[in-house]
Amino acid sequence: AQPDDDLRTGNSVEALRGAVMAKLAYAVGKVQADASDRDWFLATALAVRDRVVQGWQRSYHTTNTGGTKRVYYMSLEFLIGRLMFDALTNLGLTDTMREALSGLGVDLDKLREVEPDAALGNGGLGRLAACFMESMATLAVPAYGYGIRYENGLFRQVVKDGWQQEYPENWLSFGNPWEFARPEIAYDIGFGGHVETHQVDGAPRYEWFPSETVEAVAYDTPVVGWRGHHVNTLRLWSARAGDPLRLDAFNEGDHVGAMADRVKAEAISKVLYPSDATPAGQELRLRQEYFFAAASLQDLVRRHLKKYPDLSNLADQAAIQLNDTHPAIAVVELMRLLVDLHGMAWDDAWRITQATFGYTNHTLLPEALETWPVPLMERMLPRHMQIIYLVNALHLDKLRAEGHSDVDVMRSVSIIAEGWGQQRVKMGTLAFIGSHRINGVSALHTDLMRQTVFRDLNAIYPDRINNKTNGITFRRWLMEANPALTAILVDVLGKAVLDDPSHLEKLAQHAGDPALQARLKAAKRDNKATLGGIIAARTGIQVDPDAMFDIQIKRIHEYKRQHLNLLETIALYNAIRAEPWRDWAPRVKVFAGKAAASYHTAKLIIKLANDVARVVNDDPTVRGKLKVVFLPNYNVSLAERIIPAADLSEQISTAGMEASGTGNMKLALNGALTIGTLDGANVEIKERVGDDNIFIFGLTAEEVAARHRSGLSARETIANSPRLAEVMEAVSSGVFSPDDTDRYRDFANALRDHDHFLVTADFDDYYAAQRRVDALWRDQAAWWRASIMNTARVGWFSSDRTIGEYARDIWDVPVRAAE
Ligand SMILES: CCc1ccc([C@H](C)CC(=O)N[C@@H]2O[C@H](CO)[C@@H](O)[C@H](O)[C@H]2O)cc1
Repeated sequence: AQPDDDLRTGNSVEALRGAVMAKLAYAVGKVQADASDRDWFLATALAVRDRVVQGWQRSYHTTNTGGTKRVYYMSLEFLIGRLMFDALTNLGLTDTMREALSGLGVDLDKLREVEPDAALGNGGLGRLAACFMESMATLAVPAYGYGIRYENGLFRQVVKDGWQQEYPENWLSFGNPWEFARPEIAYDIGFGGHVETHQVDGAPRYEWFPSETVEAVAYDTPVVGWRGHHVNTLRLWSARAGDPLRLDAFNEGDHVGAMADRVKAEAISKVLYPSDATPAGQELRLRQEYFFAAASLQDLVRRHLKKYPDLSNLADQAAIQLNDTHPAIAVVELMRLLVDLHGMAWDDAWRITQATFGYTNHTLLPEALETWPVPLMERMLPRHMQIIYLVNALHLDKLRAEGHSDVDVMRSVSIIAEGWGQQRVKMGTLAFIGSHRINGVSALHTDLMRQTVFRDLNAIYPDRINNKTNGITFRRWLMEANPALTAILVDVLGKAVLDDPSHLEKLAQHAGDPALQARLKAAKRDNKATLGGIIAARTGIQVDPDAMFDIQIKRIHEYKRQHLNLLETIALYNAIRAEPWRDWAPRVKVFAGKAAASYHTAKLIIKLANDVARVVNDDPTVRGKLKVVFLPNYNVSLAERIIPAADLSEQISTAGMEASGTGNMKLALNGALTIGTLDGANVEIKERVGDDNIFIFGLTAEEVAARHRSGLSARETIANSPRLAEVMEAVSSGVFSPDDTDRYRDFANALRDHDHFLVTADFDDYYAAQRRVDALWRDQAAWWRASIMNTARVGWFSSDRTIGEYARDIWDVPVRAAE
């Protein structure tokens, strides 16, 4: 045991204070008098890191000594956010560090704001990967996360005159105290070139001669689990040119040429693609996908061969999870390594590959399913294209041999798609065929996967698709984001609730307790006042913390229907103006979210939100009754501020289009009531919180599918709804855009003529549901009973539960039981 006053590992106030001082002097190189908040942040982070490293090395030894199977989570996105409070909370050092620093005149909560967000993701998929990493560490699942160390994360959003503008997010500009560079862990990644075939004792052997090589260099970030039991590794790859400076070109004076390779190579890890539903389809994106897949596989094969003589038992020692299709080329790369480099027989290699991979699908949106042109794949990865052709041929042959002949079925289950004038590789089909388990991320989504995108494959392989409903880590999204609520829960339910969220259930019996309701209401009001301060600072808009905070925070996308929320807001605005004397439930509508840089309609929706906000917030007749706010630059840290302050959670996607949602879980856990459609995990949230504690409206997924089959003109719907008609007319005639009255004309007409996301179809039901919300809000005792029932009933949506299911059903690895 380490003495508690040890500078490196001691956890006493004195030890931590000494450690920070030592880091400030010797690691940051600053004297106290000159130290800036950034210096104190760095010193504090480095002191905390020492305590993390201790657990990391302990975990490394336990993992390495046992023959334990490892999980490899491959994701092109990890939306981590900040790590200081995550490390402090998981090590149980937050209060001690706060005291240690206050003794030095430093405010820990002020330092919190200095840390940049590691925004290495777009939205749900990336954040889920981060929650999963923390839960795998908490459950002591020996795991590596593999991804790309983008120099620029998701762009910084600036809203100028109501329009989104994108600015680079260079999160590394002041260094990153949480990562360890691993220059010794570097792999050559090939691109292009040609394949030569040799006959070796009668069997063809294939050798790939890439025309370009890029180096992948590792950077490791420790991932601490709850109570510091176990620490895993997130290994992110950075691209480096094999030869950074072509001296020959340089000496000939072609200075730019001399650096061309370097620029081309480093472009791979320069920036995250900012699209979260439409493939960029660009060559650089495929280079990113192959770069990290190949580096990760070389790394895990090297680790395996350090322990075992060959790769025949790889599937017993490694479970690789594909976070959507973005890493799916890894299936082909493993085949290449096993067959071409390690001389394994094809069938053995294929059996091991399937047994090793699992694939998670996160979207059914046709435009989001990745397909790559065969000519591009052939040029960039010639050997892989050969392997894909052979995998597909053997796959189809096997099916024909089993009696499958229907041409439509064979076409849908083929990895290669014809049409669009060129052949394309369907990455979803490749991932499905190359994996032993395929999962969706909510019960409804998984059912729809079986009925739509993977219908024919599911019919042929009925036991492969399984459901794993998403989850969230309660450390970040409750304990760190909402310490006030957490303290009340511990007080009412005991500390055990921190180790095992199923204890939350016991809260239900206190749902009607006025004293508890009052404590929770006061805590929520404080959180709302804090958010009010942030809103005022960033937008100049003053909001009333006693009003209902109605929150829609997520990426801007037509299927998430922020525009439906805005149309309802306008209808409410009209209604209040028509009858200002009625006792309207005061509301603050908060919107936040980024639009993909090239997604015009989504950017127009952001403008509409700001245009509506300007008109509503300047209108004295609705003052104190309705405010609209668009908060810029939504990210993980802002979410941690907004979610504890929410009363109403908007989950209003077109049914069948939101695979799961995870914001819905975070908001319900923090006591917000959900208004939503029967989509994604909303369905399971309803099942657990109970019909009285949630507001459901709208078409079901089946009804949406029926509407899509029967045509999408909305003119009749609008004609039958005077309220909607008035709103549509106001928007398209420029009531909210006097500076450009035509700004929304096309947008409104598109809704009238082709309402693909059924905004008009769900409008009246949504409006009615919002009035039901008003009615409950007026009865605060009933509101808070429902709020308490939400917190009480969503323990199941912990990502510890989700990871437990992956470990049991897909990865076949043990997990550490909750205390
Ligand atoms: C190739 C472009 C691209 C990039 C990202 C994606 C992601 C799959 C989009 C995404 O983030 N999906 C979200 O994943 C969450 C975690 O499972 C779900 O909760 C959300 O419902 C789903 O939209 C699709 C296409």
